[in-house]
Amino acid sequence: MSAELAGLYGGTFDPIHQGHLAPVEQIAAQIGLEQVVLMPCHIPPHRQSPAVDSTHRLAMVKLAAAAYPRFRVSDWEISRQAPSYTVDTLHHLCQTWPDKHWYVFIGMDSLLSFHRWHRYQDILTMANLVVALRPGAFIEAAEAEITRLLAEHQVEDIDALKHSKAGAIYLAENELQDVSATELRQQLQAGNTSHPMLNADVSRYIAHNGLYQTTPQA
Ligand SMILES: Nc1ncnc2c1ncn2[C@@H]1O[C@H](COP(=O)(O)OP(=O)(O)OP(=O)(O)O)[C@@H](O)[C@H]1O
Ligand SMILES: O=C(O)c1ccc[n+]([C@@H]2O[C@H](COP(=O)([O-])O)[C@@H](O)[C@H]2O)c1
Repeated sequence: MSAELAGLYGGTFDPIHQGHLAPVEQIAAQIGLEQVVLMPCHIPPHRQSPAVDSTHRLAMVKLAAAAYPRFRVSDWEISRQAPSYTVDTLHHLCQTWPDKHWYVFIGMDSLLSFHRWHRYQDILTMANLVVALRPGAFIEAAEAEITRLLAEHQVEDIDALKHSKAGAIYLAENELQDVSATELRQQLQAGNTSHPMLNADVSRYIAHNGLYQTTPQA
């Protein structure tokens, strides 16, 4: 029997939007992943604290994920009082489900700083890395460490990716989604409670709880 293929997709998700979900759903379907675990982080390692607390961000991720049968939501990072290092989360998932092959999803902007992630080399011993295209983030801007990493680990197509249990990096060619949570926070703060890139239930949740009404963080 072939191993189950599963995705891990972490984010601050402050709030979750279509630019998070649409590319990963498209790529996960192409690879044939049975499920993708959405993991809202508690304490983001390399950025300011989120504008909205973990409980609200988790609730919004659950509402948005409900439209996608492939997506599951985990509160594992949120339930820990520690910085949300992906290497720790992945280690936990690999221990809990040793028979699954894991694919970690990130956007192109995250790849450009991946060499600064905590023990990033260890992530590649446990999982493949799948990178979604994102407007405004270009592989040509990669620093030498990322270029070297790609020279060693990049695979050109999904067949090669699926032959690897871990250690492959795949640059996907998903449809572009031009949106960021920063832009949405600014729109929400300006009083625009609905946005085409926000799930309608998430918009209602934001309005009902009066979220993002204070000055947005950059
Ligand atoms: N529009 C998008 N297209 C592709 N990937 C995206 C997009 N938006 C976010 N991502 C990816 O989703 C992951 C989580 O991102 P995050 O929650 O920080 O969203 P964000 O929109 O970048 O937020 P912020 O504007 O607050 O920085 C990251 O790997 C990021 O690269
Ligand atoms: O492990 C790390 O060092 C690390 C550094 C930066 C980001 N991450 C993870 O990448 C995901 C996206 O992060 P962010 O800051 O773009 O929302 C989120 O799950 C973070 O926990 C992880």
